[in-house]
Parts: sequence; C-alpha cells; structure tokens
Amino acid sequence: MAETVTLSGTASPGLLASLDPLLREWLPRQRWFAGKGRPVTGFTLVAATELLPVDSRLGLYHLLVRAHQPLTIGAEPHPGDCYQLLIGVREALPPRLAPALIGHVDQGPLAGRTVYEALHDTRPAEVLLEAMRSQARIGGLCFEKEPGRQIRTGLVPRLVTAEQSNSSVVYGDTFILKLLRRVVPGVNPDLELPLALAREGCSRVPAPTAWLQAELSGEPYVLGVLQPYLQGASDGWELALRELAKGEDFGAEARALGRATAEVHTALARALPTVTLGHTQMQLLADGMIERLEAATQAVPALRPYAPALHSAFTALADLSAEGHLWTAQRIHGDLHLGQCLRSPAGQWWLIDFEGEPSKPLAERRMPQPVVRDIAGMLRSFDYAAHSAAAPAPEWADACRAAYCSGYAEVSGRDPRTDPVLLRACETDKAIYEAVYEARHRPDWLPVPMAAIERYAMTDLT
Ligand SMILES: Nc1ncnc2c1ncn2[C@@H]1O[C@H](COP(=O)(O)OP(=O)(O)O)[C@@H](O)[C@H]1O
Ligand SMILES: O=P(O)(O)O[C@H]1O[C@H](CO)[C@@H](O[C@H]2O[C@H](CO)[C@@H](O)[C@H](O)[C@H]2O)[C@H](O)[C@H]1O
Repeated sequence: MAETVTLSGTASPGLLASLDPLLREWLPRQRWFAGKGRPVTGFTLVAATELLPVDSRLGLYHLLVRAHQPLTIGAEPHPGDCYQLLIGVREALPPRLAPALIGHVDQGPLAGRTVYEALHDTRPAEVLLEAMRSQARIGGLCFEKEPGRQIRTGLVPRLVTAEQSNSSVVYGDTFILKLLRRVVPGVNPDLELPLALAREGCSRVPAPTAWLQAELSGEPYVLGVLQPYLQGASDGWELALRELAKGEDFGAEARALGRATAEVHTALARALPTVTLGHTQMQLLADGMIERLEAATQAVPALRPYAPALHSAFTALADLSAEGHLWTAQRIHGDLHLGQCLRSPAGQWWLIDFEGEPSKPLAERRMPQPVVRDIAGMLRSFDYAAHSAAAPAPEWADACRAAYCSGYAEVSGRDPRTDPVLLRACETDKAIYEAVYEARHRPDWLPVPMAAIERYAMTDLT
C-alpha cells in the first residue's frame, strides 16, 4: 500500500470543491442516500484519507462528507447527514466500471481525472481487506481485527448488488464487509451486538472478524464490519414467498425462527444489562407509540379513520402498567423481519443487521426494550408475506404466528402470546411505521399494512 496522507477538512478545500458539483448530482441518486426528496445544497469535508496515491494510475480516497440539505418546515436545526464514500480516481474508466461513474472533474486538484464509486473495483476493495488483515492505522482510520481471527490473502472481492441501506462487498465467498453509508458518532449496535453475542458463544449471528472505525473530534465512528459470509444462504423473505407460492407450510421454519430469536434474546440478556419497566417507563413507551400514531396520521391520511381504535391499543398498555404490571427490557435486534434472517444450506437460521431502525437516533436504538418488539416485527413479516401472495393467505400467517411463538417459548420459557396487550401495542406500532414507510417508499405496498390496521381497529382485545 502506498504512503498515505490524511487531509483535514480545512487542509484540502480544493479537493471537495472539485468533487462538489459531481457529488451533488450523484449522491441523491444512491439507494442508501437517507435525505431523499430534498436537494443537496453543499458539502463539508469531515475527513479525507488517501488510501492509494492519486497521482498514480489508480488513486483512492476515503471520504467522510456532510451533505447539507434544506430543512423541512418545523424540523429541528440539523448539521446535515455524514456519509462515507470511497472515491476512485483514474484517467479514464474501463467499460466494466461504467456503472460506477461519478463524473469527470474539470477543476481543482483532480481536474481532467475521472472519479467513480471505488467499491465496484477490485483493487480498492482489496485495499480495505488488506488494511483489516494488518490492523492498519491510516490517518484517522483504524482497522481492527478480533484476536485469533485469520483473513487469508487472495480473496476476490465483488460488490453486492442487492437493494440495501448500506453497501456490502463479498470476498471470495468467505467474508462480507458492510460499509455503513450514513455514519453517526457513538457505539453502533451493528458491531456492538454481534460482537457481544459472539463473545457470549451465541451461534445464531455471524461473528465480526474485523471492523473499521474512525475517531473524529474525540468521538468514535463505526464505518464498517467484516463477517463470515454464509455461502448459499437464502433470506427468510424469499423462502417464505417461495413456500407460499407452492402452497407449502412454513410452520417448521417459523418455529425454528422463533427458537433462533429466543436464543439471541437470551444471549443478549446475559451479555448486556436488563432493566425492569414500571408504570413511568411503560407510560413513556405508550406515549411514544401515541406520538408516532399522531405523526403518521399527518403523513398518511388513510390512517385517520382508524386512529381512535388504534390509540386504544396504546392506552390499554398504559392502563395495564398503572395496575402495577411490570415488564423486563433488554437489548434487542430492533428491526427484525424475515429479510433479516438467513437460512444456511444446512438449515440453520442466522440473524443479521443489528443496526436497528436507521431513521431513529442511535441513543434510542441502543435503549433496552421489551423483547416483544422484535417478536411483533416478525409476526408482522408473516402477515406481509401472506398478503403479498397472489391470493392473500391469512391462515398461513396464523399458522406461522403460532409456530413462531411456540418455538420462542420452547427456548425462552416465555410465550409472547401470554402478554397480549403488549403484543397488540407493538404490532400496531409496527404496522403504523410500515404504513408510513410504504407511503413514502413503495406506495403500491400500502394496502399490506393497511389491511392489518383495519383488522386491529376492528378487533378490540379488551
Ligand atoms: N453474513 C452474511 N452472509 C451472507 N449474506 C449476507 C450476510 N450478511 C448480509 N448478507 C446479505 O447482504 C444483504 C444486506 O445485508 P444487511 O446487513 O441487511 O445490510 P443493510 O443494512 O445495508 O440492509 C442481506 O440481505 C443478505 O442478503
Ligand atoms: O430492510 P430494512 O432494514 O431497511 O427495512 C425497511 O425496509 C423493509 C422492506 O425492505 C421494510 O419491511 C417491510 O417489508 C418487508 C417485505 O419487503 C416485510 O418482511 C417486513 O415485515 C415489513 O416491515 C421495513 O419495515 C423497513 O424498515
């Protein structure tokens, strides 16, 4: 690896100025760009690290840039989201890299060069793996490796093309590196939880092998995590849809998923603190759900007729806590659905992507929660699959629900169905989140959570 130079944001104003017009156009088009719908009006360079010398045939910059966007009316002042970029610099792009093009630079230190999304390219992706293998410190970037883990040489990288919130590179079907795109300071649960689970001996999660961090203005940023690649694994969503299309039962898989979820929860409860939630905390939990309902009815008018009935699911939870009922809270997955579960060819289930709901602040995502929140996420997912099929199959979802809860109880000793008020509140909250998500991202899918909302509104638990 060539000698590296770290440029501070102020030390290299020319670099960002030369990239600025290209990034303004390119960044909002990326699947992982979080600020969709608002133009990018400028950038601040947070950090720049030269990983391959830019005056050679192939240069490589690691950049952290803050994207400025106009605020929506009523929004809190916000400095802009910080994104991680790997920018390749060449004289011209070979045809195989055409899809990676960011643009041709016509001013500043890179004038006359072509810049592109370097993760598409073999050498830049290799540089990251080599740095992890050697636990390199390059400028402000720290590449760490879990003691005792080996990363062999010669693994050929390929960029994962699936739609995702971040970007992943698979190395020779041995490792997968997830590079986080919108990065925030603090302990990131996508590294924290799998590491804690692996150290606890839980084998339902691919154990982090290595990771990439930066220290900026005294604050840690997790930038990427390398894990073993589960070769030939299928995700739960694809499997469920396949079985549904064939008219096949998914009960055995749902039960295994329930067992896997409980194994992860019990290991998390051993590894990290648990707390008891009394009336005040449960009232806060219910208030949060009510606030989300109110915001959702503004964003999705179709929710409005159901709002009073949905509201009663949350007040029922607050009422139960007022009667002295106590709950336990612990660290959970935070965004569990069928797409976050991988089944290996040997038939084992693994849980991935512990980032939580990325739109929520990190502190909120790291708070202990009742495990029922994760369970509700999976139950909603069975319902989604059943209602995405050509002919809705509610009895299929009911069977999955029963099997999943039984599997969960077999391992944890606690059946989530014995807490119907909390379960209903969490499922309602999730379905409301989904209605907002679908209205914003996939309007054609809005009827799926709306069908559940209509059902919840019609069936009062009390
Ligand atoms: N350890 C792994 N083995 C095999 N495939 C994986 C692994 N981790 C993730 N994937 C694949 O990569 C995709 C994206 O991973 P995920 O962690 O969900 O990223 P994102 O946060 O960007 O959505 C997953 O849907 C899955 O198909
Ligand atoms: O995959 P992410 O963690 O970014 O989650 C977001 O996108 C999901 C869709 O890709 C969305 O999940 C919803 O649709 C799924 C089917 O596509 C279904 O299995 C889930 O149960 C349903 O919530 C998720 O809500 C959103 O946060």
